[in-house]
Amino acid sequence: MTDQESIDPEVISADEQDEETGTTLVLPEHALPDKLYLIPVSNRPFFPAQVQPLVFSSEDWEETLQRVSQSPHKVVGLSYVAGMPGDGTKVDPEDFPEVGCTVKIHNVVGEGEQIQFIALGMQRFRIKQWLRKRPPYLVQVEYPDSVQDDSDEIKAYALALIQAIKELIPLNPLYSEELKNYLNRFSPKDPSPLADFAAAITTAPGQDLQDVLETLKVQRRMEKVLVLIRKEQEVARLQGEINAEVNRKISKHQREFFLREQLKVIQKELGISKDDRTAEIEEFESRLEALKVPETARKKIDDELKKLSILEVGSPEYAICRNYLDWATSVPWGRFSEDNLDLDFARKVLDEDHDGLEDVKDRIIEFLAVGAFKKEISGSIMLLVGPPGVGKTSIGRSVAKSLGRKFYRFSLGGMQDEAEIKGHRRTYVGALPGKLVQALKEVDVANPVIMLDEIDKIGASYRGDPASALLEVLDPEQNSEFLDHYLDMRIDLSKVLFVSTANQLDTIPGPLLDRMDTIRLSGYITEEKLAIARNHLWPKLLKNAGLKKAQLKISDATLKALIEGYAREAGVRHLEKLLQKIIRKAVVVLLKGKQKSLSVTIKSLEEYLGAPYFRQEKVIDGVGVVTGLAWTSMGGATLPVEAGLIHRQRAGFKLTGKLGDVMKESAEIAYSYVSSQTGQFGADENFFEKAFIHLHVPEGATPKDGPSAGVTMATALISLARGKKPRAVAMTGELTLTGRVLAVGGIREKVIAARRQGISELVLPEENRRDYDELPDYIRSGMTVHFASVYSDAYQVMFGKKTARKTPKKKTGN
Ligand SMILES: Nc1ncnc2c1ncn2[C@@H]1O[C@H](COP(=O)(O)OP(=O)(O)OP(=O)(O)O)[C@@H](O)[C@H]1O
Repeated sequence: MTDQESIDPEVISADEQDEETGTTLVLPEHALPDKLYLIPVSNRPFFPAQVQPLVFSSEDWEETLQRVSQSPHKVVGLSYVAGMPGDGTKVDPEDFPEVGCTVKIHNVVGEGEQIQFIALGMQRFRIKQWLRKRPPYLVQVEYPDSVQDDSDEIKAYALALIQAIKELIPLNPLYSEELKNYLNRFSPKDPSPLADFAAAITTAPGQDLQDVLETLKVQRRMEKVLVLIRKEQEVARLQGEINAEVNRKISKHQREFFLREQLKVIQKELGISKDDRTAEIEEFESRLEALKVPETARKKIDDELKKLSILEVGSPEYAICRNYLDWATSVPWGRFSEDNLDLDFARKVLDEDHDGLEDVKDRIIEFLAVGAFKKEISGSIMLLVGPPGVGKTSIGRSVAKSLGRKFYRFSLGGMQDEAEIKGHRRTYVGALPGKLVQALKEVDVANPVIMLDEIDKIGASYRGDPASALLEVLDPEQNSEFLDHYLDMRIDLSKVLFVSTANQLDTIPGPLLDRMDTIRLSGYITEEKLAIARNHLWPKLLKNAGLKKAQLKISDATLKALIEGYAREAGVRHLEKLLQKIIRKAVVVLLKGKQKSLSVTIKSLEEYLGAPYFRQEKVIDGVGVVTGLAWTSMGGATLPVEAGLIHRQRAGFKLTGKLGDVMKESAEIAYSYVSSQTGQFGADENFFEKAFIHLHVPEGATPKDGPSAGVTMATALISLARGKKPRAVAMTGELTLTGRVLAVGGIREKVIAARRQGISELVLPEENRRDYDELPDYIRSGMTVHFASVYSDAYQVMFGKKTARKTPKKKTGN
């Protein structure tokens, strides 16, 4: 049977005609049509007594709705098709339920791809026959009546339903007050629309609702709806409980929030101090106003400020966030002190603060001159190397003073953790930024002088290698982007002037050493120490003790005796301590009040300091004893070497004195060389064939390694073989097996050490002649120096009559 065949020609009129099927829909006024256009809906069925706006796709349903809205009755059938595929245009008629709901459509509005209207539920229909099985779907329908007894039972059901709906209203705002009024439309006497309305307001599943729609017996329908309403009440109750719980939690926070806000307002009104958080945020913001923070860092700070404003004040996160902000806003972003690049002033400062050290001062002035020329001190890094107490730190301070820069010093000695330089990541408990950020915070300018002390004692461990972190700090290419792990920000260190100090160069990692300009401070001779003590240490210490110059006097001769007897080390720190000790003891005497002033004399030195550590002695002499010269991180030192004959039964050689490997080797070389050449040096040719020799290097305090004692040891052995005392000359030089004398390091320190010991004649390698010639006059003056290129040159000096080259004695000014 085709659609065409199914049409009843009786009901067709000319003005209401379905174009395709030719069916005309004629209706008496207010009556429902017996032929209906159908639209399938997928969410839930529509009920009579329901009023609701509906939206459909224009493309699919515009034609159907147009036809309906042009008809006089404006009625369309809505059928609930569960699990409808797509937009409903391809639903199989078999899938349409028998029963649906007619709705009258009002206010049809087409907007873009959608068409909407208000649907007013009218009555159930039942499909009798399909007239067209594709959109616009057309069916012939009938309108089944609800079956209803006029019993009290039905009334009771109706009242129960009204009651249930009323109970639902306060449980869920969805069922608003309006519904209550709406309920008044229904009377218990006409319970069918009431049951439909009740079903329509539930959120029951579509199938359950369709079941209600299809139930024509009103009492049965009401039973089913009551069950649905009860379920709805249960859901609403549960929902209410959840809401209450959520509200309880929120309101606690809100309560605190409001109270805090109120407190703020009250405090502001009364001019009382602000709460911590506000005060802190304001403090950070005011710091930021005075800084030029780079954009990326600023963004990070702003994010943290936002976080701080919402975190709970007592929480650990708050403390972490506040600490972070404290550090981040304490970095002196873009704040610089102005450099004073006046070289005359710099020289004046250096001269005022330090005696001697002329070459060091010259180097520093050269360094500053480059900066003055460029109008910017940056790029190179100074490394001051020298024994303890020679004034490395105080030179660094003077550089800062002369430039008008802030000074910060920290020691790298023993540092093993990279985090000390670069900071700990913020995830660590108690994390802190690295030393460099700490330094910048302390000095509050981005261009201080930072002194990296004891760079030669930097360590390494499983916690990372601080030396490699330092490389990043000291590399001018990288240090404008230095990354501190704690702040997680890039910081510009390129304007910082780094000055490092070390006692020795050997232990400084090569790449680090490469980046620095080395300036040597080699230790002081007695005259220099005397000047330093007289002009700097003594006045400073007197002042610290609150004494006047006239109250405690010390003569130059006493100072000299003090230096020679008690303070022979390269630097002046020990000397300073001794002077301090003298002043302390003198203060006790002065306080007793018997004397108004005191003079420290050579004689009273022992009272103040005990017996001298050193007696004035020349070179230790004797057969087989020779004075060598050593150079260590503590400065230069004299190093006696002794050779002794144990017995003459067989040849043998024994070494003692805690010697390093290199020194042991040079002893062996000296032994081999001398024993093979004995005849040449005026000794019995066969002396070493039956001689058990013991070579010893005393002076336990001096670390002994390096090749420079070769010539000294050879001389000791020859002296022993010849049974002749060598001359009182100190010597240094590496010896080869063939008797060549090679250059050694630390000439300056060694010469100074010899002078301190009162030795004025030396043998040095010819290859070191230039080093000696470059020494300042005051170190060379009065010294007699012989240069040896082969051992026999040295031999001539020690045992023969070699003519000496004597540096004319000059007045040193001290
Ligand atoms: N040439 C000098 N003129 C004046 N005072 C000096 C001179 N050299 C050192 N001093 C004084 O000696 C003391 C020790 O010096 P400083 O601390 O600078 O030594 P240092 O070389 O840094 O030692 P360390 O390697 O142990 O750190 C300071 O009081 C310093 O002022």
